[in-house]
Amino acid sequence: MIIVSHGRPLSSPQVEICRNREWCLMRVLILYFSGTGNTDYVAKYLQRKLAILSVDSDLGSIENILPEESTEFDLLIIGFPIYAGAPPVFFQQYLNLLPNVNQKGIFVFCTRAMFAGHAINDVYEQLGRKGYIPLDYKIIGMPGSDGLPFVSESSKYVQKALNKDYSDIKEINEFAERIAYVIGEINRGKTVAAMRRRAPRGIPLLNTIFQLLWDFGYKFAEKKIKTGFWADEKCVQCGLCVRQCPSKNISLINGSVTFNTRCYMCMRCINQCPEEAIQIGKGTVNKFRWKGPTGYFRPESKEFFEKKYPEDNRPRKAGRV
Ligand SMILES: Cc1cc2nc3c(=O)[nH]c(=O)nc-3n(C[C@H](O)[C@H](O)[C@H](O)COP(=O)(O)O)c2cc1C
Repeated sequence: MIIVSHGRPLSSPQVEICRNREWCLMRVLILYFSGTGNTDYVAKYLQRKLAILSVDSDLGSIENILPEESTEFDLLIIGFPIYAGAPPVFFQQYLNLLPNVNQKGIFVFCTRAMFAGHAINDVYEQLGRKGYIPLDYKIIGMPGSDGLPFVSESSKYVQKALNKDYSDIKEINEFAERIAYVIGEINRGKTVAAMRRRAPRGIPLLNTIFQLLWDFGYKFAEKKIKTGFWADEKCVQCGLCVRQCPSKNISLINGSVTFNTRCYMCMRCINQCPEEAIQIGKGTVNKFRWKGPTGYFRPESKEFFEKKYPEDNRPRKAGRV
């Protein structure tokens, strides 16, 4: 395997070897967070598409990969869901913990329901300050994890989410092709800096007005959601929500599920509960639960990362500074 180290082009003999082979490899990491399965689906789809294009990659959630572990890779592909027109705060905090680098390439993607605001630019700027070079991005439309548990299964909104064809997503195919092309160019001798691609800012004033209105709406919703969780009588205390909560916000105390004040609002617990016992206020009772595009999203379990990191609880660091 040929490693292109930190974006430095290969030496001429190496380039020759590459020309004679179909492809040469950089160590690529797809690093993402997914609350309810959309971003997880996109990340895995992207990985499969890249593999078809001869780009091998590793894939991991920020819940399992320590920020400093990213230094083992030559190129990062970062993915996150949009919360309130922005990258989730805990995701931004995680990005802040990534070590500084010298001109390492990053691709960025996000999944959103309607409005992604300045999220891509924000991540570009944040990582640009750490020495990363933005190479390209993609915004991918997906069902809204914030709205789905509040509507009934028969609603148009849910039916649209259930009947969408997730097997062939044009935006991800294009993104994979672009990533493969850029890696090919770097392998052929271009510098990472030469492949930089900026994200358009849109119409700044319109975006800002929209973002202000959006923020206002979300401030209201945030309070309702964060303080609204409870488990109804269907709860069998299986503890799945406790194990899967990325912010360790849920505990089982004296046989009853208790929600603390550290909620990330990722909506994982309410959608994953096998008994559909978790509610937000009364608005989610007998309503739909979303398990991602495959219908069986399960984030990697605590057992998985305890096996991976037996000596300590390092993954718990993800998202909390
Ligand atoms: C708290 C919260 C806020 C959200 N805010 C937005 C938003 O501002 N704009 C948008 O288009 N989608 C928004 N969404 C929808 C998600 O971005 C979208 O469904 C995403 O694909 C979820 O990804 P996941 O399943 O990987 O968590 C929000 C979802 C949540 C849970």
